[in-house]
Amino acid sequence: MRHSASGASAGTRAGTRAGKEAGTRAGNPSVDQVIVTQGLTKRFRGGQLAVDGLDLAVPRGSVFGFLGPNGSGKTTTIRMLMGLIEPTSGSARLLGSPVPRGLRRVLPEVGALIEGPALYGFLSGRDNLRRYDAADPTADPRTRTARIGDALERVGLAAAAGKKARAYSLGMKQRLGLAAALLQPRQLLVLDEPTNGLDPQGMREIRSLVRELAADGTTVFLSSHLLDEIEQVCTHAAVMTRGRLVVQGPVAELSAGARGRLAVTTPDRADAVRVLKEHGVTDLAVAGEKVTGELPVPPPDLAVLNAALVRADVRVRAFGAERASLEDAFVALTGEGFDVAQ
Ligand SMILES: Nc1ncnc2c1ncn2[C@@H]1O[C@H](COP(=O)(O)OP(=O)(O)OP(=O)(O)O)[C@@H](O)[C@H]1O
Repeated sequence: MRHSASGASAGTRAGTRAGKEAGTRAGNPSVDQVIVTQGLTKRFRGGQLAVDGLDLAVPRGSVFGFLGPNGSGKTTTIRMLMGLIEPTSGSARLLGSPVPRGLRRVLPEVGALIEGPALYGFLSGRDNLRRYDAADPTADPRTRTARIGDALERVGLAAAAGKKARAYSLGMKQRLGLAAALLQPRQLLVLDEPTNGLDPQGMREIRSLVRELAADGTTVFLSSHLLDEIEQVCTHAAVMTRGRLVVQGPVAELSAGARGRLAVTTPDRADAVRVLKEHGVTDLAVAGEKVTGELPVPPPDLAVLNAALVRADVRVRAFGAERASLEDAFVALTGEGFDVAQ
């Protein structure tokens, strides 16, 4: 099911009182964590435990990647955060307000794109945005045209704004959904798999848009099953597997937690393996002229290791530690490969 909840539509139900409060900033800017969950759990009626005791903390100002293979519970978590489904147990706060009770107050500050935008194909991109904005009781109709123009500009759809949405590519639809989430200034953007189904160019465009929004001070929470996407754009990440949180923190720290592999290129493979073994390198593998292995903890001084190879008459063509990726961290933490099946 395709379902969207920009601040406009998700906030619609919440509307009346928030409408009266238009002009006041609902979210509390003093909170350091824009999303906090404690023991958040969802068991579906069929018995499926989709989210299991989730403790999440999303710092203000971060680009936070919510990472996990398909089916790991990301969408279910996001739907609970936006008040679209009820948790079975546990609690959550969005911009300092309890979910779902306090959502009415803070949803105008939250832009969301969940499972692709709900668009009318027979309306133009611009008219779809008009419809979204008109449904938002906190939106000022006097500034509507200007705000819609800005949002279209921002996502690169100004030139295509008059085209019917059904003629849009998937990437354009996704960008129009983002424009809908950007019709008002937001403290927080929640994007569920924003690059799903996009070609590499479309993915790059969304990533650079996310970076721009973050540079303007918006906290961005985005889910993805693509590790390298998270590494490229996120400052922080949380990793989910089978409904459970495996780890969360700054991306640089998560990757650093996994050890990189040492790689030596040499025609003298046997001698290289012997010397590396003597220096505590384990899990040695030889492929062509490349010898790789796991560095011990704490890692030795690489200059000393290189000198030892040279002393043993190993002719070194290339030498270096390969940087650990978030994928290495994931595999090290879960003992599983990362399933990237669509
Ligand atoms: N309405 C529902 N009723 C029963 N089970 C559900 C429902 N929605 C999701 N699930 C199950 O809960 C688990 C988590 O699904 P969820 O959609 O949250 O994962 P996800 O990480 O977002 O994956 P995807 O990227 O594929 O959407 C899956 O096993 C899914 O089949």
